[in-house]
Amino acid sequence: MNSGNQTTATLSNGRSASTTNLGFLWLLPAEIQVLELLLALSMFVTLHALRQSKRQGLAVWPFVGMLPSLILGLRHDMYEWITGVLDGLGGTFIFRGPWFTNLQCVVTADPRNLEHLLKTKFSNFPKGGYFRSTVRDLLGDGIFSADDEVWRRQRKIASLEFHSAEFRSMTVRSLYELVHSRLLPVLESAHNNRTPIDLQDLLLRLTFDNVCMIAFGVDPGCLSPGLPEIPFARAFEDATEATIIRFVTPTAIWKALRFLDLGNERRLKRSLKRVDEFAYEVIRTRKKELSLESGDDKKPARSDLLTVFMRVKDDDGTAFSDGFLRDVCVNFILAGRDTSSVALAWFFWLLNRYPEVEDRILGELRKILEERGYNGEGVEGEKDLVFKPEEVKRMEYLQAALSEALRLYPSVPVDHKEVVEDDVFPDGTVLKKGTKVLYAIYSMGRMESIWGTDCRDYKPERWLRDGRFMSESAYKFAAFNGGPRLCLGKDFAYYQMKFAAASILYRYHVKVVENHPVAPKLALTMYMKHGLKVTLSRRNDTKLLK
Ligand code: HEM
Repeated sequence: MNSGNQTTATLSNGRSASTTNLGFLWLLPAEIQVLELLLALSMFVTLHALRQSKRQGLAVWPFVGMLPSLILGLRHDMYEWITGVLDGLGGTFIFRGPWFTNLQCVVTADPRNLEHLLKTKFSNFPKGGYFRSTVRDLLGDGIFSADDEVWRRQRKIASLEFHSAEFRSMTVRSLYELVHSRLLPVLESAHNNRTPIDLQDLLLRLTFDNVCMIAFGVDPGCLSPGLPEIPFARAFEDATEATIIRFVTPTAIWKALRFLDLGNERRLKRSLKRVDEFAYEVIRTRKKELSLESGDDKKPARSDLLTVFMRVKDDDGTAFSDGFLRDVCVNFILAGRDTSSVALAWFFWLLNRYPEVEDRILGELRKILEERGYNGEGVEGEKDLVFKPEEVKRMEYLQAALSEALRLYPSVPVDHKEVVEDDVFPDGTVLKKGTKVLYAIYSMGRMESIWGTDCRDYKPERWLRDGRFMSESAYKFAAFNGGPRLCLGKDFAYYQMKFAAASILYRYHVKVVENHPVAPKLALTMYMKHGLKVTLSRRNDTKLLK
């Protein structure tokens, strides 16, 4: 039966199919005109989009802007996709999202722009209101989300603490405990049982326990025997993931879901409740402990951040509220929890691909240990060899190898700022008030214009001058951010990574399981999507002696 412009045919396989061939013959002249108009319009739109793509790097479609290209990029490796676009456009491009959304931003990988953004015009590029309102439920007024005076005050207090001798000895002590009493026994048991382990998971547990000791002065025990699931760690993980989902959800929608207590917002609310219960319990207990402390107490003074912030008083003698103390701790946990562990996971993966780098690290360890009387089988009188802080400091090649891993796989692959007043980047990009700026740290590590033609090679040597480690400009190597908001935990993170890496490499050769898929996960932190499955073989001591 014909219905208007359709004919029905029977296919040779007996099935019936609708066809539209010559269907336009049934159209009225007015309908043909509309069809012609639509055809012309779509040709115009396509040509316009293609012309724009020549000028702007990506096709710009009506209504949806560059979203189709973004979706295509998301289907493959998002970071490589951004790198390709930036490379083709000299280091900066403007992303135009769908109309009426907040997905418009400037993306840059140009070191001159980073210096302008992070240092020269620092006050014109805060984290901004959009970021703060999105993360507010999790981070409150903590250092990570705060700007201006609220940020400055926390930075000052925490900075004094991070550079104090007490803090250093606390971090050395806590890391020694975690590596020697927890991590190494787990590795030894995996070695004895010949079972593959997820090294990334173990390292994440290590740094979570470590940063909780620094922030709260409490050890949650994620790396305890049996690798238990710790409710606080689980709740923290869930709350972070649910907060990140807000960034890819239109603001009105997540706010509506929050109001209705549905979906992702329900999950966020529940996990936050558990995070808060834990935090407020620690705060209550610590307050009690401190109030019972007498001045002549022989116990060493606590130097965790919670205690330090509890002791601070305003000019009028007012202490910080419990809510603010909770924000301080949660922010430090977020800042220091996964960054070093994912960097270490990429580092161990790179060592598998570049065994000559592992050999050079072992050579460096051997040299350092020989000064302690290392004889090829160990150091006399030291059954469980522990690297001393001054030895860790002298591991210059290891520091270069870790920096090189961070250059190629920065723990924070993309970071962002917001423009307060109209401005212009040194490369000429015009920035309107309220624009969001993303700086693509991952892409910067892969720019020939910054690192030369061998930018994609893993070459720790590029960090050495006469055998000594030389750091790079923070605007070229932005893995730790730069300017006044330079990562506060940078020195500690290097110590932590060097101590853990040296302690493992001295004892084991870490081999990535064959065909284990390795790819970055799309998240605020550069996790390995499938973890890092490895097997361990005990180090043949002669290898260290080579
Ligand atoms: C390899 C390890 C690490 C890397 C690559 C790293 C990287 C970064 C980056 C990129 C930022 C800037 C984030 C932003 O403002 O959006 C940052 C900030 C920060 N980091 Fe780290 N981080 C590491 C380890 C740590 C550790 C272990 C701690 C603490 C124990 C820490 C504490 C902080 C703090 C407090 C800030 C905020 C500074 C401010 O806004 O003034 N980081 N870090």
